[in-house]
Amino acid sequence: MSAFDLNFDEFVLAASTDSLADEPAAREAVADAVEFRLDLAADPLDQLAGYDGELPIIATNRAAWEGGEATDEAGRLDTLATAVEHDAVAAVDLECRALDGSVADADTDTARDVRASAREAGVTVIASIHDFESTPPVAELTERLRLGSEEGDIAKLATTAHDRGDALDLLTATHRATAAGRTVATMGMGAAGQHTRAVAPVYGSKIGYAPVDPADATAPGQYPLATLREVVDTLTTATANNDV
Ligand SMILES: O=C1C[C@@](O)(C(=O)O)C[C@@H](O)[C@@H]1O
Repeated sequence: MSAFDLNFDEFVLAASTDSLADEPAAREAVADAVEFRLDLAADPLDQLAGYDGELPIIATNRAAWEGGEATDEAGRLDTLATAVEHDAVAAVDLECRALDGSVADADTDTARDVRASAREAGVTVIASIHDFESTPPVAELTERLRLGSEEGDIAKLATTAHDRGDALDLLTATHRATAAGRTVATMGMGAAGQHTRAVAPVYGSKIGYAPVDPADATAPGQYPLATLREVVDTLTTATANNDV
């Protein structure tokens, strides 16, 4: 067992950042992990090589075709392959559509190789799914979480919520997937989805993302790190105490 292990049976609060120099501030705001956005970072592999922080790292190198900044598909996967060798990297984010081959811009064989290397190194694989337009109906959300669970150890689903009905649908899908024994992480993007970031953990969502500095949010509607920590801890403890 490494000092950098993450236990996704419990909720993990990740501080999203493009700079590992943010680690002390993330730790102070009581994050459990740093989500290092390699696609947004300057010299990401040098930063990783020089990392002397205490928090485990979730390595994300988001493809441009999935809303990120990484435009060179082969290069971004190579970088991820190097990242998963690093001791501090406890989890790697791979787009579900890269793994299942459903998008032409992805290099599916290489993405699967990265997944295999990650597993060999004991690194958890997060299969992520983003919808920057909408929140589909519950049945579709549930199906996406099922597919994500087939591709990764954790299925992560971020959708854009336009109203409270969308938020409720996302929470319902989270509840159903968790009840079916899947490990999932869900969050609604945008103003109407914001509260799901606080509430989804009550329904089983295992990862929350928040910026160290609110000015550097990596998605619309993220709460500041310390706020999300406090709200999630309060809500999940209250629910557990009421034994529901
Ligand atoms: O996929 C996700 C979730 C996210 O998009 C969010 O909505 O908080 C933030 C990203 O940094 C992360 O990689």
